[in-house]
Amino acid sequence: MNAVEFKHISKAYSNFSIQDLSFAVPKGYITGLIGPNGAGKSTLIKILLHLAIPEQGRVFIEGMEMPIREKEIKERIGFVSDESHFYEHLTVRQTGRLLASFYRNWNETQFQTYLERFELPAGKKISDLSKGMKMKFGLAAALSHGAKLLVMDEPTAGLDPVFRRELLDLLADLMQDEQHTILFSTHITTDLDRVADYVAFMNRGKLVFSESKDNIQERYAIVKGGTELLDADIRKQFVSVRETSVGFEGLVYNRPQAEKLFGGYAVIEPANLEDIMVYTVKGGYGHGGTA
Ligand SMILES: Nc1ncnc2c1ncn2[C@@H]1O[C@H](COP(=O)(O)OP(=O)(O)OP(=O)(O)O)[C@@H](O)[C@H]1O
Repeated sequence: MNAVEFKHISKAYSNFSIQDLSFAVPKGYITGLIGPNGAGKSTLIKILLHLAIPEQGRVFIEGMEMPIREKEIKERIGFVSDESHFYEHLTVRQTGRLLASFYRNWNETQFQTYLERFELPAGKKISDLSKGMKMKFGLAAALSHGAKLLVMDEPTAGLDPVFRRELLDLLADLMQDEQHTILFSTHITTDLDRVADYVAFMNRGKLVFSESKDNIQERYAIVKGGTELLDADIRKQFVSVRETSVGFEGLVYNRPQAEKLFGGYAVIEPANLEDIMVYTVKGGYGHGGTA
């Protein structure tokens, strides 16, 4: 079953558009949504939350269509970002009370435990929290109203490395019960190398791929060799390639084929998500491995 399904979504701004985008977020896993600045990640998340309205397409959350069953859906979603979507003039404690009246499944004990764990001062106003603290507060709130789907927009961007690591561990812990689903947008791809099960990659409003991290790692590779190997046919194998005076380094999207082609003449290494993102963006979207 899928936690989220985007079906044929189109949305246009004056200088940007998403056209006929479809993809699913599988239930019980962490899916990372990656892409460079301006790729459309936040727009897609806003569409999911019905904060932006697509011109076309439908969004389903656990089989329920948004916004037809918005109230029910919002009980199950926790949205976490470093931009506060709470009332700035209220304190942490007051916001907790407000949320308790709003959500049917609010768990006050759990909320207090998270405030303590994240060192969030109950008497502090939301406006006086740092970006990282706002993110932690959003997470505490989401986890205290029993959200099964956590939607996180750049959650690690404003965090120090210690809490960033702690957050990733916490997310990995949450996944143990197989009840939670996390959709996590970021351009810090190393975080996803650690925790993601699936990765969806957006570039210029298009979906480059959406698949399991294991598949991605099997499919892509970095190839390094001498420039004499690079003829026009060979170049077609690459998503993009960088040449220096001594050789080349490029990303291929069909590792088994590259292994056959280059044999022992080139070095073939695993590609991480950052390599995949950087080479794809540099090469322009649209290589043979696209979705
Ligand atoms: N409300 C809006 N009106 C007009 N253009 C918008 C609006 N929201 C987003 N855009 C444009 O849509 C494009 C995609 O923006 P979006 O914030 O979705 O990208 P992103 O992948 O989340 O990028 P980043 O990593 O920088 O946050 C950008 O060119 C942005 O300027």
